[in-house]
Amino acid sequence: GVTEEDIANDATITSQVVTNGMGRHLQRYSPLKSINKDNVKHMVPAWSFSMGGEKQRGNEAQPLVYDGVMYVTGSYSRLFAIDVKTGEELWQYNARLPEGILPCCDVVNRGAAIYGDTIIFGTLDARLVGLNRKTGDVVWKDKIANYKAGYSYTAAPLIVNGLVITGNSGGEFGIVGEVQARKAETGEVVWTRPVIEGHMGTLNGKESTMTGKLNATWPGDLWKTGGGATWLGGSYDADTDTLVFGTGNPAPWNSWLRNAGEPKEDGSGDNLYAASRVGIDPATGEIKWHYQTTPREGWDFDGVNEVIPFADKDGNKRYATADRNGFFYVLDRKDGGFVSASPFVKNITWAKGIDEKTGRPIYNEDNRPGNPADAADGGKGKVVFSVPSFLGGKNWMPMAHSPDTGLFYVPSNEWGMDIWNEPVSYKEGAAYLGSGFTIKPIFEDYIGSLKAIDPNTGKTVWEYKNDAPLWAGVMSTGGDLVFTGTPEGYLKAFDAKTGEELWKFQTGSGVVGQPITWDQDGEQYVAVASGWGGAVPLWGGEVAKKVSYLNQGGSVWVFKLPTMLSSK
Ligand SMILES: O=C(O)c1cc(C(=O)O)c2c(n1)C(=O)C(=O)c1cc(C(=O)O)[nH]c1-2
Ligand SMILES: [Ca+2]
Repeated sequence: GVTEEDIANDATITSQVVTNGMGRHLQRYSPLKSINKDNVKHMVPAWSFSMGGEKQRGNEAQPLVYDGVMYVTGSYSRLFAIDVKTGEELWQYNARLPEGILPCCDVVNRGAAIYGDTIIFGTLDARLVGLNRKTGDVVWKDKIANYKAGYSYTAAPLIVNGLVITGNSGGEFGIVGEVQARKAETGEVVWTRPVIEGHMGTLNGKESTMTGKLNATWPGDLWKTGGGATWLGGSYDADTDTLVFGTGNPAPWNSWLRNAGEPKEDGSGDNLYAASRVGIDPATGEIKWHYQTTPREGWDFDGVNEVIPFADKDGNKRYATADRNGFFYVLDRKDGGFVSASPFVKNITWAKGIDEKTGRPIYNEDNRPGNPADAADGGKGKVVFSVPSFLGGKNWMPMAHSPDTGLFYVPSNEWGMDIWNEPVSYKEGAAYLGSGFTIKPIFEDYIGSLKAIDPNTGKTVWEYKNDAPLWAGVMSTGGDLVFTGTPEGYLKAFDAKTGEELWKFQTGSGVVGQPITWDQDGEQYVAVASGWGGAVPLWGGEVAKKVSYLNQGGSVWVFKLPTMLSSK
């Protein structure tokens, strides 16, 4: 079975992929180079696997590969075990989902985690299931939270010291963001850590310290339904023994209801720890540090984006994270302290920049959607046009880091939105936004933009523009390659140094999955899930219309070099 060693060294053991992120630092870098910039043009499919038609929408999964088996999740909370040599199905697990689940943004699942002989994944009804990896039989099941109150689950779990660590989804329903740790073998809860000020966690069944000071940054009772879903899962920095989770939008979206509309000297409208990154002690669940990317959040800029440990050009231990709000941040791994930030998308309207001393945004106050209370009829507040759109300069799709080039490869989108606020009150299990919006392109020729960013300068070294919004994960390799997918159906390979497109393959549906690579019997393989969906077709407005011609469908594609070229 999969050991702690396997998990800790996943980034360097090239014969398997046993963690989300190809290593818990989520660098998504493989040192493999048999497939490289000179020969990638010859890469061909080895096999393809269909996930079926009826029960298939967006497929954002990252496959795992272990002991001759590929494990990949499909939409509607299914898990497939596939013979990695032949592409034949070994077993499949189909979670029977109840009526009335409330996922905000398509029926997606981003992948599983393996520990020992147990493979664990989360289902849309906010549950976790552990299966025997060889048979698919259920070993344990547990509930993360109540789906009827708007909780759901879409991320890949993380394994640290035998614990399975998970977040939650439901920020659009006024849930409370939380991180939970369970014994991976049994599912027994060890600790829980809510991430909104005022809430208590638990440690070994007992109440544990309150998260922050009650009511310090929230008015009245709003902290009780404050959002901040930890919906993308987290990374693990082994050097500092820290779990790093991002937290989503504060709820409701309407910032005036959270005391966040106007600047407050005492920070009382910051709404901690929503739209933040938090560093957590994996043994106890205590929050060690936080950095809030968007205090006084008012545009749905969830702060969930992956936080990647890396070393800068002087060897300093840093984190990098590209936020939905359009800024690329470098933080200190000691304490999450602010180091630098620079915009990675063009024409950002809501902030002029990030203050170099405080790390706080320098807001353009007049680009905040207006207070409905000021509207003549008490209805809709002032409409503003904001960039990025609420779907973000970057959404969930993970970037990659290459220690060879030192660059980060960021799947970004250049778009804006009309956004306004409306009155709203909390009702359990109902959408809790108090905002309306229409997403619009800002450039004629593209929305998607894959950018190579130098974390030492914040500068974009190269850019690849794509018509439709990019929604797939990125991977980099020792073969000087960067891989990502497009909604138009292609898996593409680029030169990591120049951005030149070197190879593409049409998978038959939009690619919003996360590529992986591994070495099998001396040959390098590349795999990606295909299947158009996610938030864009649901919430993209004009942009959704623009891409409505795209075909749905779910499959996994596996590629390699033709045998003649790949034999060593
Ligand atoms: O606040 C939340 O709990 C939450 C959850 C999710 C999710 O679980 O997929 C998304 C979002 N928010 C969100 O704001 C968003 O734009 C989004 C896009 C997607 C996707 O998979 O395409 N999920 C989510
Ligand atoms: Ca959200």
